[in-house]
Amino acid sequence: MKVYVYDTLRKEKVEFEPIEPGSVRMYVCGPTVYNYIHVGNARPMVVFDAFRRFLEYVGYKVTLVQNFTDIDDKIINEAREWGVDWKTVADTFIAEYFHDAHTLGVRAANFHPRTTDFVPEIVEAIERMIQKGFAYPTANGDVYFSVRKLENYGMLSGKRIEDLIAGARVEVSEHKKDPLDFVLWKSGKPQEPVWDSPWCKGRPGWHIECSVMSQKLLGEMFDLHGGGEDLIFPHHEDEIAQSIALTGKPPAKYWMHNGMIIVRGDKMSKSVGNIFLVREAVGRYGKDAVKLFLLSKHYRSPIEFSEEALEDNKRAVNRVYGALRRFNDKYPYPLVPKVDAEIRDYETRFLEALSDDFNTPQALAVLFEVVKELNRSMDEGSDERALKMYHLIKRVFGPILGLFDTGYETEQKASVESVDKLITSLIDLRSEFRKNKQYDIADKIRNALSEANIVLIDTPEGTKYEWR
Ligand SMILES: Nc1ncnc2c1ncn2[C@@H]1O[C@H](COP(=O)(O)OP(=O)(O)OP(=O)(O)O)[C@@H](O)[C@H]1O
Ligand SMILES: [Zn+2]
Repeated sequence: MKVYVYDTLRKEKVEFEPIEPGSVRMYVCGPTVYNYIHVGNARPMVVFDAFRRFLEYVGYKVTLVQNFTDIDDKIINEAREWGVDWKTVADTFIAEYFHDAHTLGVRAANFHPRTTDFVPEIVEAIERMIQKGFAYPTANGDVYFSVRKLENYGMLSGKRIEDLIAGARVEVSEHKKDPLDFVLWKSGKPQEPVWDSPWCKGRPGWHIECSVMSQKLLGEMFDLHGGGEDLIFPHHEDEIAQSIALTGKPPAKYWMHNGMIIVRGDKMSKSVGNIFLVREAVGRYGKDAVKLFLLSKHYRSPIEFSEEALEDNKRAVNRVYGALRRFNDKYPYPLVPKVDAEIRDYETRFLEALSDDFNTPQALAVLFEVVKELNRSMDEGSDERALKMYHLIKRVFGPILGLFDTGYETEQKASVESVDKLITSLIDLRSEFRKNKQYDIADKIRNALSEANIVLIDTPEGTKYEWR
């Protein structure tokens, strides 16, 4: 199956052909660990986890690296506020990251390198850049990358050097030669954590860590570099600059960037302070609703965050859970169906959507069609077809997107039948109250059901109910 992705570097949809046939090496920029992760941070986690699962499904051996930026001004400031050292802050939020990733059902990467584990390698890379004339130390021991030494700086973001100069403020306090230059090594201030280097005691700048860790773990050129589109400039642009300086080529063959989670016009961000934590979202709406919220729009589009949107996705998830539970109530250990043309056809449509620049909304439309068919088959008593539909949802589509693997069994302990009985007896009670003209109590029952997303419809044949 041919896979196409939109490559941010080439600015077009291209066929995805890994450097080494059959295997994919990918690197995704991870969080700076000074707080719990928010729903914005969850987007690249969920999207690239699903893309990795999809690549594995179509036959690739995938190696995924996702870093932790464990040293940074924000971590140092946080540590100072709490009166602890930087490592306590970093370790705390790395542990909390894994907690959240686990509750979301995002698989761990093959490697989760931390910046501070690679300081000697970073120092060595900076030394090489200085030797090659791409970087220079300043009097106070900082080291900068010389942007103008590169012919194609701006190739990823499409920014031109002239425009950058016009937009750049000359930062007088810094010792760099050119306002465009970015820092590779920062001298430490008193009380800051520092590492030895030939220039001064200090710490790495942000961009160099990803260049070094990706190269050490995946090689000089790997297949796919991912992250949020907020990282295109300057982070990924500078990663490309550093790689060209070190190896003569960009680090990755393809670049994929997810769009932003937006809150009232701003990017959801710790620094803006408009965040909604992953654990809060998962606690209130469940992991599948959060993932569906992130996957039901194309990964490159922005998504406006709202709790109503999570609520809507929770309802969609409940439709799937209801169908799966209904099937499991009848067949607790479902068998493997015979693969036939119908199964193959649904699977092809699903995979074709994902092969076309990972079009998850289109793939999910196929999934929801199959959910409808599962219910229809059960209504019609067609057990064999129901098994096929169940199989597609639970064992093919779900695992490819990282959805519906667990949770629906315990989500609602009662079976569909027992819930139906409960609702029907409440409806009967309400009718009795109405007969006795006790309308206030009757309305209380209606409202209570409505709060549970159950709508009552009074008809000449009696009262019916519907899940909203
Ligand atoms: N609102 C968002 N929508 C989508 N992706 C995001 C959003 N915010 C961050 N990301 C992505 O999350 C990953 C980790 O981000 P990082 O820790 O650098 O923090 P950040 O959330 O951007 O920082 P801050 O919240 O302080 O602005 C990156 O791939 C980044 O692109
Ligand atoms: Zn990075």
